[in-house]
Amino acid sequence: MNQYLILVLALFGYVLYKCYIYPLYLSPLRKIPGPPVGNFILGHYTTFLKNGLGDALTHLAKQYGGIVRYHDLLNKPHILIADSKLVQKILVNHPYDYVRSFVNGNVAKEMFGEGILLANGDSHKRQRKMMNPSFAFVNVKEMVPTFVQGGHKLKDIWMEQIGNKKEERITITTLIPKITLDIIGLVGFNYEFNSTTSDSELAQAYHLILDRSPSPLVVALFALIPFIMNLPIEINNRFFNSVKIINKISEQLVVEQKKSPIQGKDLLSLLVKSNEKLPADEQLTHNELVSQVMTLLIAGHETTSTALSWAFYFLAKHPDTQDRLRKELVDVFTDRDHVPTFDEIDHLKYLDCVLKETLRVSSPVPALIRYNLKDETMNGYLIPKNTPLIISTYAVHHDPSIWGDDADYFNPSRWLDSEIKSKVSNLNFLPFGAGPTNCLGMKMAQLEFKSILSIIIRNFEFKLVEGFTFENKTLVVIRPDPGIDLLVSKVDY
Ligand code: HEM
Repeated sequence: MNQYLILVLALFGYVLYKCYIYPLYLSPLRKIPGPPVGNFILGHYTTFLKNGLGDALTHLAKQYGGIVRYHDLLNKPHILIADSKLVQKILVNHPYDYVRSFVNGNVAKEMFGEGILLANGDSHKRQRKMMNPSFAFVNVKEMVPTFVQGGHKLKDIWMEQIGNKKEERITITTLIPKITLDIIGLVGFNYEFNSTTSDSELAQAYHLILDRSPSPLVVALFALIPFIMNLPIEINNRFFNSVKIINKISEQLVVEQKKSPIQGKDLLSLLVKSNEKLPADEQLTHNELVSQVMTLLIAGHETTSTALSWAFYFLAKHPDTQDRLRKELVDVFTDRDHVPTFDEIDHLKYLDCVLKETLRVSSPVPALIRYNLKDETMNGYLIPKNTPLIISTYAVHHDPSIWGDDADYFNPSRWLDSEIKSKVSNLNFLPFGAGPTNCLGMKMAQLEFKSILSIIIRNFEFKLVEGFTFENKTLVVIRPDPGIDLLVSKVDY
């Protein structure tokens, strides 16, 4: 037989075995409940593309329970976890038995390098122990004036945009990410992005990275065939050039901090200075410090701006809720240019409910990906080592057994309900993850969100634009695509 034919047949046999025979007839994972076989090539991926990752995972959990098997590209079995006990086991009790992963590990490696987001085991423990104090509440409280300044900047620009008109249609998702980028620049590295006026070199490079592939399918293809990343094509060249620029600037920032005799209040300065005081074996290496710049930039910017955008959208959709929040704010922020303090923001109860409900209904990070380091049993099912485990925070947040029959609806008042309060724990409300790998910037994100939202809702009223629609696009965070347009008018009292 022609040797090429043998080669083609062998390849076909291998693909048939990997994509069909093994996952569907031999893998122990096939015993776990899940949907019937999907597309031969795309598995159930088409559903994720159509419905968005969060909703698709929630639908599966509602149909099949807290542990569900589904098939990703080329029918690779993935396990969806939406059971609080399993969440506890993976994230809290045995976090270092599971390796953290991202949809595209190679892209993540280029971006986060040796930073904490990709660290595992002892390296993660060391980095976390070293970084924790810099994110302490006393330091985060000092950032409030910068958050408030960002809120007022957004207010002033929208005021000017509306001018004397009764209302203006504004794409709110254009400016919010710029404001949060400016904020993380200042509180993170004492770096002026000034992105509402002109893009700095770092801002341009950063945008090129984030916008490198708006299509989740392209991201998945890159993940499936890592070799594509080595091809000298436009999308790759732009990506690598941007990473190079960011690394160069990150390096400069770290070197400047190391040379500086004074301790600044920004996170990088706190990290560099406290690092110097530690014994050598507890310190972050130079490369780890440099990688934290990009890590904090990405972890701290996209997530917060997306959460804020969703909050404005939900409040526009629910005018009564918006009025109730504004009433709470006007009582404290008596004039339009009021500069709120930490204590004032911290005491606003309904604002806190709106924050929590936004993060519950539209959890910016809808799923956390882990791989188990050893074979194990979960809820009676054998899970061979190296199985992709998709912990869906989104599905847990929409579970009617915890949140009631209106789990899918935005209702901040539920957070005042004592029955709900008694059911909620860090295992079923996990927008910031849980356990030792949970979000380092949680307090910071909460305060930033509250500072900006409170200033803006005090000063503007938001309404939906009739007929305007958008889709939920998930790369790491759930982004509204192409953005959110709202009708915005000034509050004249
Ligand atoms: C609403 C805003 C935010 C959300 C929803 C969010 C969510 C998360 C989640 C879910 C994780 C855990 C990932 C995992 O376990 O795999 C995480 C980790 C992390 N986040 Fe955030 N985050 C937000 C804002 C921020 C901010 C403002 C910063 C800091 C500037 C930040 C820095 C980090 C870091 C450094 C980690 C890694 C922690 C570790 O590995 O120990 N995040 N975040």
